[in-house]
Amino acid sequence: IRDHRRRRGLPHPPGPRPWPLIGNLFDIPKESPWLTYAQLSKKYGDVISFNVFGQTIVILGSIKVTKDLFEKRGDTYSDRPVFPFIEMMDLQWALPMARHAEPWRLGRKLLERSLRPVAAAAYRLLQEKRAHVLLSRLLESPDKWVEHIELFQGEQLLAMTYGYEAQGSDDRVIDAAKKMSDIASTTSLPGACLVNEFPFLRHIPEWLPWFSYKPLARIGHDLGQEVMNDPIQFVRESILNGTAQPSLALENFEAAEKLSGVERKKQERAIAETLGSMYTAGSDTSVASMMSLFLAFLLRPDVQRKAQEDIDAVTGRERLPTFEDRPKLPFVDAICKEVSRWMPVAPLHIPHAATQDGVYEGFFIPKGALLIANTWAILHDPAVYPEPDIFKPERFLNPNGTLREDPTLVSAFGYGKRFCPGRHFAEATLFIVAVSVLSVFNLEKGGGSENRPFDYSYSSGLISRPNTFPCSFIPRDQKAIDLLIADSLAR
Ligand code: HEM
Repeated sequence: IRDHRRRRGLPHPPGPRPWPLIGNLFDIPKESPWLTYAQLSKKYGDVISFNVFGQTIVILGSIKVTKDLFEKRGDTYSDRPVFPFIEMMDLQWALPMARHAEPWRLGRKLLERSLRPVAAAAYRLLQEKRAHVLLSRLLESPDKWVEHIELFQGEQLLAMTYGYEAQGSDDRVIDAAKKMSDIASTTSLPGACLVNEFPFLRHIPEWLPWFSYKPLARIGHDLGQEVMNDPIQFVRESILNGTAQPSLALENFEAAEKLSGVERKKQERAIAETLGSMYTAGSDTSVASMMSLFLAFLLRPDVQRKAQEDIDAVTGRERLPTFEDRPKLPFVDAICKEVSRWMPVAPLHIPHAATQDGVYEGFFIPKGALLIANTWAILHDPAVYPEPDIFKPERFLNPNGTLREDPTLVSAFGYGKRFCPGRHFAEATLFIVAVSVLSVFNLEKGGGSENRPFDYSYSSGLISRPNTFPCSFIPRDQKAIDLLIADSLAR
């Protein structure tokens, strides 16, 4: 009755009929939910809703609706839901999970300032160097290509964030951050973790190990503290020793020195928490996009060849490519854009939450509702992107070969006030990896799959990445190897 009064007779957005008590529990798919939501949007419209044990979940299926709600009504729809499991791990300090409140605002401001295009450009040299090291590792042990790109991304993030030189794949900080990200990513979508639907499960004691979430939450909590505190401690010590390298941490600590008392303490806390989120936010996402890039090269060898021709024309095969070549390589940039569209890394972004009751196009959206844009469906709308399942970089080129800006594509990086602050860094990463790898290697279907139909599939967490597929990195010729050796000797 209370719900009916609040709604003033207005209906919730349409959707599958709920069961008593459990609501739409069984309508929330675990595997590739974006595909099911896209089907349901065709039936019910661009705004649909589910109810699971009284929790309203609203799915947005068009760019117009995301603009109306996340941009025009950003004050109401920029919060994050409280996931009981994330609370149990005490991970709300991480920026992507943080509520729409003061600590988030401080951290957001800090990151936007540090990662704006002109500031992020200071880290281009570091990205180039790391990409060239990646090439040497691919040459040495091509079978470990997934490990290599994970390490590449972890190393460059930690170097940019803290000036920290990771010690290979066994590095303690990388290991802790990776484990923490895995736990957070696999437990943060509706239906992914029972304790989120049944918060009372958080109270089940530990002596019921099969049912208790406490041991896993404690592991997540400890990993989170390690990820936040250890690298910051490293920076503080290196500032004292005079060995601190340029980094986001150094730059922000220096700026905080101008503050005093409580303000300075608050800012230093924001630095630790915000930078502690960088690995979680920036690692799996970029690794997933690099894996999709390589997958696309296997599926479209002609795209690979054309990009190589362009790169060779710019470098004359006398050197490895750099960021300075970027304006002359629009086709490679178009490939990177198509990767973001074709298989968006976060097909359902990170859910936003409503901070107050609202009405949209005659439908009632209650305070506390989860709002999820179906980014995958938006970027696979055949009216905007004909033959959306086919990888076609040409769609991002103008007839004269220049790059075509596409206002819809930015949804691959989220919406409104929660839009990804790492977008420019992420795009630069994908570009430098694409040009570096193609200048030295041909990518071919590996593992005996050369003459068989090539099957691939994607994982279903908050971050969706290709399940590992066989990919061979074959040096293009002796000249490519010589270039790489010359580069590593010069390093
Ligand atoms: C291909 C790579 C990446 C993709 C596709 C991506 C995409 C996204 C998406 C979809 C969101 C959620 C936006 C929303 O809720 O509306 C997000 C948030 C975020 N991203 Fe990225 N991201 C990438 C790389 C990065 C990198 C490299 C960094 C850091 C250097 C980063 C930092 C963040 C942060 C801190 C947030 C949380 C923002 C907030 O809640 O206010 N991301 N990203």
